[in-house]
Amino acid sequence: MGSKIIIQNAQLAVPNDPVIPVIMGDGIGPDVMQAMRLTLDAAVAQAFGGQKKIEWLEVLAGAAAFAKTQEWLPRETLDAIKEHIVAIKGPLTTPIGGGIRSLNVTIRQELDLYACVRPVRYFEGVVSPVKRPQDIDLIIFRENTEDVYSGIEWKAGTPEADKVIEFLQKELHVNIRANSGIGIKPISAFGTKRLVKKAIAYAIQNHKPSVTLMHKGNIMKFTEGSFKEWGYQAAQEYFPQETITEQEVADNGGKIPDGKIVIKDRLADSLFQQVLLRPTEYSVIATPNLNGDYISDACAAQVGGLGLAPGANISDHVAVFEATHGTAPKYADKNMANPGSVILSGVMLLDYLGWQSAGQLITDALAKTIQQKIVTYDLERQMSGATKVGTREFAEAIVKNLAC
Ligand SMILES: NC(=O)C1=CN([C@@H]2O[C@H](COP(=O)(O)OP(=O)(O)OC[C@H]3O[C@@H](n4cnc5c(N)ncnc54)[C@H](OP(=O)(O)O)[C@@H]3O)[C@@H](O)[C@H]2O)C=CC1
Ligand SMILES: O=C(O)CCC(=O)C(=O)O
Ligand SMILES: [Mg+2]
Repeated sequence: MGSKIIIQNAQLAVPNDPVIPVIMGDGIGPDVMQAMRLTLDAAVAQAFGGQKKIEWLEVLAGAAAFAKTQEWLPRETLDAIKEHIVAIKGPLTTPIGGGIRSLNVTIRQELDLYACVRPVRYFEGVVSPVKRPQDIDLIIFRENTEDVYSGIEWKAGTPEADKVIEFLQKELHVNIRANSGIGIKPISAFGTKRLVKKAIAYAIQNHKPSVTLMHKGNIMKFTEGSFKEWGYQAAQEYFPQETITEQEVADNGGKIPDGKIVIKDRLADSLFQQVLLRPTEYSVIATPNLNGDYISDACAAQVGGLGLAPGANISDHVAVFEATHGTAPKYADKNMANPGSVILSGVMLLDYLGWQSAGQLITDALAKTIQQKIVTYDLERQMSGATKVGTREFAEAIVKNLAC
């Protein structure tokens, strides 16, 4: 049963019993998604005294879909997500070097989920490879539909690759070695500006001090370099009153006018070391697709690993929540993986519905469970004196702590 979320006056109108499509996923997906559902159901029931309830609608993708329908990503799954507006998914396997294209990327592209939003925060008690993990409070806005990630590529030696090489040689006098694989890196003004607009809007709404444009524009001048230019233009066009550039701050004797958000940019390689050495200088990061993929796993490591790394893929309304990590195949069906990432993705989903009180209950209970040193294998192996529990038992411990 359940009722549909609808859009009214450009806002989500959320019933008390929204239907939320859920893809259980491959590998560790089913284990962590069951744990997520258990936790969200308990928190929603507690926060709203039984007045609200999520009605989960299982939809198929990946191996489960193929086994049943001979399709990896059935059209009905995409239609169900579009129709119900908010969904959550487990990770899906992508073969390397051939085979099907990434289903995860296909979902983002098909639904135009243009912003991949990945917050990185520290939970006290988690052992981290850095000295002051508590200084890290970042949120990555990764462009989610373009870049080399868009999957426009041809294998070396195919007629298509040879044709592109020949075209480039003949028409543009560019030499590429024979027998090269070819990939295309499209980055547009449209894609960049809507992403940066969302990142700055988030910074304004959440009182964040800065938005950093992360790019490799010294080398890839007309893709990542243009990302930087268009990013600054987006700030100027959409938020001229609310933002100031780092250069303007310098010209202003280093003073930041009250409430203004500083827009700055950093080369991608440099930013990887800056977030390690001076994390307090960074807050919201906006970046093209591939940089965003890399920096989100690297930042997750700084706060203890991929077990506590949530995320969301968001368009103007439709949103699909998912963890940053993948299917971790060696832990599939072992009740071992940390469900923390997808549970925190569920917290993002609850916030998106406007059910923040339920989300806050979960965040507090998760923090408490870690402080009690009840953790899954990934955190336990780094902590001393911790109790190692399975995926399901970790979720049960969180649920127990909801009540306290
Ligand atoms: N959005 C998606 O659906 C994504 C899908 N993928 C896909 O997933 C598959 C596997 O990719 P892979 O490179 O192994 O990356 P994964 O993120 O799946 O796993 C890499 C390692 O990270 C650690 N890890 C990941 N998730 C958890 C968790 N929940 N709890 C504890 N530790 C965790 C494990 O480390 P350790 O071994 O040290 O314990 C694991 O071996 C590939 O097919 C890839 O394409 C990848 C990323 C995103
Ligand atoms: O689609 C995949 O298999 C990998 C995607 C990924 O690593 C990511 O989106 O972070
Ligand atoms: Mg990734």
